[in-house]
Amino acid sequence: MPITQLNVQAIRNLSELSLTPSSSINIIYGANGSGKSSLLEAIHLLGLCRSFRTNKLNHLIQSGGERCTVFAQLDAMGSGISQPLGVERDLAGESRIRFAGKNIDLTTLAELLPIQVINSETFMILEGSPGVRRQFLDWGAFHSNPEFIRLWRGFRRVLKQRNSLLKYGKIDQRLRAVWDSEFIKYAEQLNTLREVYIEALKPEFDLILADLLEGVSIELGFSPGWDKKRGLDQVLEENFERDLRQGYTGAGPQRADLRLKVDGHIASERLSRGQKKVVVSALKLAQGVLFYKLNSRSCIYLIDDLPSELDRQHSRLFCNYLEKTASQCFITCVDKESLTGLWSESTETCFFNIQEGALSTQ
Ligand SMILES: Nc1ncnc2c1ncn2[C@@H]1O[C@H](COP(=O)(O)OP(=O)(O)OP(=O)(O)O)[C@@H](O)[C@H]1O
Repeated sequence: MPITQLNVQAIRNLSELSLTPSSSINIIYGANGSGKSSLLEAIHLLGLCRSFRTNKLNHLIQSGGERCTVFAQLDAMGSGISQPLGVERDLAGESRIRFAGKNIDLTTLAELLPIQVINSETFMILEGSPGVRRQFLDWGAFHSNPEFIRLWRGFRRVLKQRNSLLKYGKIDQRLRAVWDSEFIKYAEQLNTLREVYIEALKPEFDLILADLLEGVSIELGFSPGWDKKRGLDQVLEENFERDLRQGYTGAGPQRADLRLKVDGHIASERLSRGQKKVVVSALKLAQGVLFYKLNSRSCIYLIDDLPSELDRQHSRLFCNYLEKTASQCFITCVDKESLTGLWSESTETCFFNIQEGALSTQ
């Protein structure tokens, strides 16, 4: 699924940049502050129309500018035919996404260009709130079953409606029965897709982790967001008075979470920083491998500063797995040498040097 040509305009310190990447490994190297992460931000904007670092997208627009644009030629289905994809964002908050001459929405964009990010924020899968882990889980469920987005949207709509009735206390028996039955219908179907995805992900994760982290075994568990021993109808019934007091629904898929444990202990409290990096990287790699198996196409990896916190041996293993995902990868580092000699000879590897926001030609 490679980007065959990339043009970036007015993103952070990148005024105008154009590159022809390799379909596999692209290493972006340069000094601190040269613009390496900005290039990854540009590709992230292209695939998701948002930043991976900030909720305020205007920070991406170059100071003094009105808009930023990323334009690519994309061989979306790996057919050998590239089509144009462009994303533009202006200071007023307006976005425009066009693919093959037509405006497209965010869901179509996400399907076209599945992006995986590994950066310092990825630690949040272990250390952050359940919302971060749900996002990780739902990336996989979204890309593994076309029904997921319909169920997710349906569920969000019903949850919003139920919560607003709870908040204003306007919920008579008949109305409550209607919304609860809709809530349960969507919740159970959504939960099934998440469970199916996690079950498929586990063996991939176990395999990668066994290689990357010898002697440490991680148990990956899934909690649906309510006590499955009782039916969701019973849980909603028993929680109703509390939900009414709080003004929102306390149990359901909106509370789902992943549990990562080492010898029965919460992984984030047990592992060293380096081990955590390996574990979150293994989770992200497992998603890429599974994506490839399920869809017969690969995703794009954006990896910000790979060598930090990984020793040479772990970096080598990590790179071997990246090769197995058959993905197009954009990887940043400060020293070119730190990512040289880690790839198999058959892998096409391109190096790009960024200096002060421009590609160096030397
Ligand atoms: N909106 C903006 N307009 C112009 N320049 C910006 C904007 N936002 C950030 N910058 C600058 O862009 C430069 C490049 O930042 P970037 O994060 O891409 O660097 P980097 O090469 O990844 O550095 P490091 O190795 O330190 O992570 C920085 O000097 C930053 O201050």
